[in-house]
Amino acid sequence: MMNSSGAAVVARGLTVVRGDRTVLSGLDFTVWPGRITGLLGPSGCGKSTLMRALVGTQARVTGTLEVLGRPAGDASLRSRIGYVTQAPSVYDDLTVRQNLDYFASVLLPGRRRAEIRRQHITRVIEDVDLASHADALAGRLSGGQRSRVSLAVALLGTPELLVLDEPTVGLDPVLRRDLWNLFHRLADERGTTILVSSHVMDEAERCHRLLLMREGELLAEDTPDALRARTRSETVEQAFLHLVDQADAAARNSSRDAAADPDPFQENHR
Ligand SMILES: Nc1ncnc2c1ncn2[C@@H]1O[C@H](COP(=O)(O)OP(=O)(O)OP(=O)(O)O)[C@@H](O)[C@H]1O
Repeated sequence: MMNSSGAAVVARGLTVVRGDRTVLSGLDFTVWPGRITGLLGPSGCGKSTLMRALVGTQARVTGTLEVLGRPAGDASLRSRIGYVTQAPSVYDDLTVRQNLDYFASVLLPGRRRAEIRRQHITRVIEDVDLASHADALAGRLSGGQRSRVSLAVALLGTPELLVLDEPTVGLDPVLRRDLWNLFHRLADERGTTILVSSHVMDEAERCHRLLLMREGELLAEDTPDALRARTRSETVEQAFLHLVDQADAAARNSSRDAAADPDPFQENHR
């Protein structure tokens, strides 16, 4: 079930305060179903905070945030969203298969569903290409392998929306390519909506759509092609830098205008 406009996620005026700082300020954006949307921006710009708001784990969220036709955080969304954080959430003292078995029995409890659980586990192990490590202890895996176990856990429930926080950090180029191929297969063949964050701009080129962020604000929302064309850039990285310069120049101009045009009310009372 989507929003009445057909969107998977709609944000209007999305604002988040953490501690004494506003880390997301008034974001408006849309995520379209069955597409891969890249959330790109430098470290600390608010990507994880946006994802946490979307999956309903972030406090002090204001504005409108609708996910799969429901308000973000609604209990009915829990089984429909797969969320992979930056820190792999796996039990080190269990094997890959035992980890998946444990999470599958939480999602699909009951002895009668043992066969369905087994099928789902086999599917996700193949999805993330860990068949040869299925019986290895998670604690003995490399960082990249552990994060793929986390991804496999998120895929167990065949989620409609997959929210992935920097899933390719620390992976070698071959694994990165394989993971991006998997994301495209999930979107193309299963219609999964994917929101994936990264601060590596070359990954932007692999997304259908992009949300470019900087310091808690949205610089642009578009396809990679449209962004390159609009900024006359060859790469999304150059387009991003162009948009940053443009935003800085606009901010300088508005502060210069404000200095040249003092508040008339203040003037009258001097
Ligand atoms: N608990 C907190 N209290 C106050 N500020 C916080 C808290 N957690 C994060 N922040 C700030 O919120 C901002 C956004 O952080 P967030 O983790 O969302 O950024 P990010 O873009 O995901 O960064 P990275 O790419 O490094 O993961 C940062 O400036 C961070 O310092």
